[in-house]
Amino acid sequence: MDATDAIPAVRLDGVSKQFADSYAVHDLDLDIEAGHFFSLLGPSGCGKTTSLRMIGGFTDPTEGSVLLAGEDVTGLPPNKRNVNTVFQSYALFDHLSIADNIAFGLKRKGVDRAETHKRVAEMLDLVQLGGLADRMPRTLSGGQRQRVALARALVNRPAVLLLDEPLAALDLKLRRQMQVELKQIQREVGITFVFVTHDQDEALTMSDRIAVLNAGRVEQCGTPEDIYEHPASRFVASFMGTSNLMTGTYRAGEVALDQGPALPVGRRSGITDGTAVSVSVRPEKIWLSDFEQDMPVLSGVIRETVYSGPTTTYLIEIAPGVTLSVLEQNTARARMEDRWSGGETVEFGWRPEHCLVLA
Ligand SMILES: Nc1ncnc2c1ncn2[C@@H]1O[C@H](COP(=O)(O)OP(=O)(O)OP(=O)(O)O)[C@@H](O)[C@H]1O
Repeated sequence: MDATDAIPAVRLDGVSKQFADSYAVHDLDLDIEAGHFFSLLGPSGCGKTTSLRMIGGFTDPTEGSVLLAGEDVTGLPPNKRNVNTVFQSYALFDHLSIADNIAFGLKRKGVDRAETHKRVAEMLDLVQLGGLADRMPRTLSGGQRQRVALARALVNRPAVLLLDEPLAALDLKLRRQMQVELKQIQREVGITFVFVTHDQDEALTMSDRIAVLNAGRVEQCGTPEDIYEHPASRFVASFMGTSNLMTGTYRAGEVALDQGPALPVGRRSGITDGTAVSVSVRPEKIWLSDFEQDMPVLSGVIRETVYSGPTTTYLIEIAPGVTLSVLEQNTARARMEDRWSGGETVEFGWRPEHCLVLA
């Protein structure tokens, strides 16, 4: 069997969930490959949690089927599915030690003492809590509690682990650290992770594939690079970070903005002259100096300079009321006095192929 006809770990086949008169999830088709770190990404209310709950069996779909490893599990309760869930709230047992929290599921299944002991020790190692087996949950930090919750979910060796915004309660620094660790753990155990988040950076950093949801539907499904570099819709382009999204008319390798100059975008096959388009160029793809030969160069006026440590963001007005956000690494103008300030006229350019043009 080649990869294209391997049985997906999770398949949602025409799945919908209707609450009263509205759909939380609408006609969702999704295949999640075994062993992948897969993220469901989208703004609040787009249906991420509902989708996850339908995979876990906590919510039944109103239409469609849920398949795990090719088997239709629609209607089966959570404990009859080879799936485990980690919630944001950790939900540890406060009266049990860390080791007993992790062992809980194994004991219920009747796994013998020696095997339980061995598997709990393995899990403690995996999540780097080896020395804390006998501690009580209330004595742990947020990050450590989250690791216990993860160990407790993984010790049963589920085929699929569902994670609902598990890092949301952590502060930014710990969150970044846990993102890297969680991805390492996923690789090590090789279990399929389905991860819910509204944080674009988090999804880009951790995932093998991402499904971007909007109002209960999949807008785009692909690798982080696909989603960021080649967004399939205005929604995805603007949801995935700052995108300088503008509208205009395409003609012969340029987009004449509705309000503003003509922007060089390169020849586009498949878009005919006179088509109304959305055009976007990411802030980090815009150059402010060292232009390449033949790079078309425009000019504008700096309206704002925002310093944020490693980078500086400039807001450049290119026509009355039309501004572009431009991101520069602070290697380019290392000294503060070399940076542009408000009111200065600057030149900028980009490689036309870095422009996204959506008909
Ligand atoms: N039990 C319910 N009864 C009625 N409506 C619900 C119920 N659960 C979810 N919804 C609605 O379904 C939609 C999708 O909710 P869901 O929780 O799946 O979104 P989400 O993307 O996970 O959002 P968030 O990031 O805010 O958790 C929302 O409009 C929500 O109000």
